[in-house]
Amino acid sequence: MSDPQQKKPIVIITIGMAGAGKSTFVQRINSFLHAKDSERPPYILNLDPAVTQVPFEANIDIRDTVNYQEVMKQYNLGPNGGILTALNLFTTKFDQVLNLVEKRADDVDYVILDTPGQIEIFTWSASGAIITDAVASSFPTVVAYVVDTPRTTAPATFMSNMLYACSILYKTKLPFILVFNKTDVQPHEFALEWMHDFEEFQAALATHDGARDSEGEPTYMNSLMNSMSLVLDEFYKHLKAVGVSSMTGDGIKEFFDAVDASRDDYEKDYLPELERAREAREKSLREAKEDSVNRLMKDLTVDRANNPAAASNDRWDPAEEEDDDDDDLDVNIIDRSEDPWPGQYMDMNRARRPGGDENINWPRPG
Ligand SMILES: Nc1nc2c(ncn2[C@@H]2O[C@H](COP(=O)(O)OP(=O)(O)OP(=O)(O)O)[C@@H](O)[C@H]2O)c(=O)[nH]1
Repeated sequence: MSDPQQKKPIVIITIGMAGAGKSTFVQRINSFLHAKDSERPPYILNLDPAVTQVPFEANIDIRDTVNYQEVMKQYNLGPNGGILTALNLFTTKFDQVLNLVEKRADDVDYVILDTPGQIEIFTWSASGAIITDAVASSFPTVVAYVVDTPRTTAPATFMSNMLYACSILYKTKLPFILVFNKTDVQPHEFALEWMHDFEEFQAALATHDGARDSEGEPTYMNSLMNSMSLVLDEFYKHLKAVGVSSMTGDGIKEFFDAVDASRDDYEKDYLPELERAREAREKSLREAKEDSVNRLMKDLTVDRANNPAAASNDRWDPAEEEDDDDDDLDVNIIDRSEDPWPGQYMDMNRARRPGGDENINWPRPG
């Protein structure tokens, strides 16, 4: 095991369907870690711009940087578009977030990310992928997929939820922990049985409503789910599953055992893969850049040959550069753990486009 990596905190990205209990879970693991070692509390990032109340004190809160309601108003967006755009804006500053986390790396063992309630906004957006990649290439990272156990007892719902989890696993390619939450209401043993023995799942499926049509034949859906259960059997081998109650704290220790075991998985399986992917990405970016520079130079040569007079106006003027307003948003991410102050929002006026609509000052696509 490599020592420098071992010392790094492990990042837990909490993902789950709306209402699965992500925020309650984050609060529970937060209080567990505080109780375990009050000298080394976790470092918490809230990435949900629309949440009105969080039951924990986040060290970095997206709401301090981006006012989601203003984003909706200024861009004329609905709630989901607003959350997505707010996350996009925040992602442009994610290097600052990483710097802050790096600075605290010696003092914390766990970094926890709470993600937006609308799961797809994080799992299927470019910003979600950028944040996940950025975090995972800097720190050992694990995905905690929170499942609402009482709402997953029907075989069809269970399968849908597992397929979703599967898609996230294959998208992030990170160590993955299925967290069956709310075990105080519904124990999760049925889920473990279905995962370990697909015949058990198929038996449950066969006795479920709608398993057979009016002629007593298995329905199309039933046959499909039967086949899918075989596919998922392979997927289950790649993940850990724990049952927890974020209400009572049951199972939280087992969750951390799974997190600690995931550190080894990350180093053995995921880190080399991530590095390979990063190298490939950098190579293709380099090639694309070289290609566009070459094409630009070719265009310029043709342009100047056609219009030599215009070329003399096309010179860099350092004076102009000084007068130019900096387009870059000068926004600082706030680390509340160091110096709490009352929130700061992105000053979008700095990004006003020349000649743009005076009432709409924010950067817009195109
Ligand atoms: N009984 C029980 N209820 C829970 C548990 N965890 C969460 N809840 C409840 O489930 C509901 C949703 O919890 P949240 O933590 O807000 O869920 P969330 O996934 O963050 O929801 P979004 O904000 O929509 O993302 C709340 O009413 C919680 O009190 C649990 O372990 N047991």
